[in-house]
Amino acid sequence: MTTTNVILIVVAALVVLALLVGTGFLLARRRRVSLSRDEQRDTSAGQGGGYRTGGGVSLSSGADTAVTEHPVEERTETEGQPAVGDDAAVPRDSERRGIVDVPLPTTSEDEAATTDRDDSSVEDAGTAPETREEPRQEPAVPEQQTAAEDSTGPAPEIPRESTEAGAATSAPERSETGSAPERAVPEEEPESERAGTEPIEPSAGRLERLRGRLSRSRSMLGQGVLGLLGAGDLDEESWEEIEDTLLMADIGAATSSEIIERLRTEMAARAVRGPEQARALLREVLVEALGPELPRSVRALPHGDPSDGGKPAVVLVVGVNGTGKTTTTGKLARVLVADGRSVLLGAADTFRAAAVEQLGTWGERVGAEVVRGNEGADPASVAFEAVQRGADTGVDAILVDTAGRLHTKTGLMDELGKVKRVVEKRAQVDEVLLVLDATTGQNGLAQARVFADVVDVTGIVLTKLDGTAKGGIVFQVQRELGVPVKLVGLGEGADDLAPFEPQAFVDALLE
Ligand SMILES: Nc1nc2c(ncn2[C@@H]2O[C@H](COP(=O)(O)OP(=O)(O)OP(=O)(O)O)[C@@H](O)[C@H]2O)c(=O)[nH]1
Repeated sequence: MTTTNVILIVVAALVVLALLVGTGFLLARRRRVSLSRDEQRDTSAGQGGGYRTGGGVSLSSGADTAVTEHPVEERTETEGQPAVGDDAAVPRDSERRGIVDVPLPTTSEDEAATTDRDDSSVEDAGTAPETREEPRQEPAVPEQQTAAEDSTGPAPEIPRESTEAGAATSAPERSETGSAPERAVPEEEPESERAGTEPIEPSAGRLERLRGRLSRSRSMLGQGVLGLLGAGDLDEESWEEIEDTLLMADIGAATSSEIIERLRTEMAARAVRGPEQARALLREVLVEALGPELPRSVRALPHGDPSDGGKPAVVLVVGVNGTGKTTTTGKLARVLVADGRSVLLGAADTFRAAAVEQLGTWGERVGAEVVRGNEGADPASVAFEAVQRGADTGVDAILVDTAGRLHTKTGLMDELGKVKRVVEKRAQVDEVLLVLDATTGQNGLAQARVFADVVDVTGIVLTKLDGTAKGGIVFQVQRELGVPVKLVGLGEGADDLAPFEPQAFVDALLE
C-alpha cells in the first residue's frame, strides 16, 4: 500500500468520525428535557381552552369554548346515591363565621345595617317576613320584558333614581310580594378608585404560593403513598396498604384501583428502583388521573365588547349553603377586577340576610354594583334583575350567587332550575360553577351529583382544601361528574382562590 493510499484512508476515517460526532451531538440536543418554565408553559397552552399552568386564573368567553360534555356513563359509583326526592344535603343552619380575618372597609351605615340584620335572629328570619311563606311564582315581569324585547328591541333602561332609592323597582308585581330586588350602587367613588384602594394579589402562581395550605393532604396522600412506594420490593400487602391510603384520602375506589394498576404495570416495565424514580412515576400517574387536558378556563369574559353591543358573560355560582358560594363569588370578582374587567354581582341567595350583606361587602371592596333581594325575595327574580342590569350597564361579567338552602332535591330542582331558566330568558349562561366543600367528603360528592342533575354544571370550585387531609376528593369529583375542577379555595382570605392546575397540585402533594 502506497503512502498516498494510507493518507487517503486516514482522511476518510477522520471524515466519517467527524460526521458521527456531529450527528450524535445534534440528537443529544434534541432529546434533552427542557426545564425552561416558558417552554413548559407553551406546551400546555392551547390545551383546555387557553388554560396555562402557572398562568393565573384562565378566563375565556363562553362563545369561544365548546360546552363541556358530561360523560355520565363513566360514573362508576352510582349505587345508593341520591335520587329525585331524596335529601340533597344535611341543612347546615348552624351559625357560622362570616369573613372574619379580612379587614373590611366599613362605614357607619354598614355597621347600622349589619346590626339591624344581626338583631333579627334566625328564628325571626323564619317567621317575620310574610312573603317567605307565600308560594313563589315564576316572575311574570321578566317574561313580559323578554317578550317585549324580542319584538321591540332592548328593554327600557332602568331609571337610575330607582336604583338610588334602593328599594324601588320597575316591576309592580314584585312590589306587591315585597320580594323585589334592590340594587346597591357604590356611588361615592368611581369604580376604578374603589378597586384601586385595595390591592388584589395576582392570580398567577397562586397554587404554588398557597401550596403550604395543602399540608394535611400532603401528609396523608403524598407522603403516605411515597413512603410505601419508595421502599421497593412491594408485596401484595404493601399494595393493599397503598390502596387503603388512596381511599382514606377520598380518591375513590375506581380511581384508586386504576392508579394502583398503572403503578404496578409501570414499575415492572420501567424497572423502577429507589424513592426518586418512584416519586417521578407517582407524579406522572396522579397528574394523568387528574385529566390535565380538561378545559379549566372560567368562561367569564364577555361576548364582544359590552360597550359596543357585546354581551356580558353570565356566571351562576351554585352549591349547598355553607360550602363557600358567596366567598367564592367575591373572590372571583376580585380576580376579574384585577384582570381589568367590570363586574356586577347578583345576590340571589335571599334565604339568609347575612349572605346578601356579605356579597354587598365584597361588591364594595371591588367597586362592583350589587343587585340584591330582600330576605325571602324570589331568587329567580333577583337573578333576572341582575342580568338585566348588567346588560344595561354594559359590564363585562355578571356573577350570580344563588341560594343553596334547600333541603330536598325536589325543592332544589324547582328553585335552581327556575333561576337558570329565568336568567336564560335574558342572556346565555356561560358558566355554572358548582361550589363544593372539600371537607365534606362523600357527602359533597352526593351533593355534586344532585346539582349536576339539576343544572348543567360546567366547572367545580373545591373550597376549604386548606382544612382537609382528603384532597383526593379532587380526583373523585372530576371522575364522577366528568366536570373539571377549575378553581380551589385554599383559605378564608380574599385572594385565597387559586386556579386548579393538576401538575402544581400533585407537586404540592409530593413535595
Ligand atoms: N378555610 C376556608 N374557609 C372557607 C373557604 N371558602 C369559604 N370559606 C368559609 O366558609 C364559610 C362559609 O362561606 P360562605 O361563602 O358564607 O358560604 P355560602 O355557601 O355562601 O353559604 P350560605 O350563604 O349560607 O349559602 C365562611 O366562613 C368562609 O370564610 C376556603 O377555601 N377555605
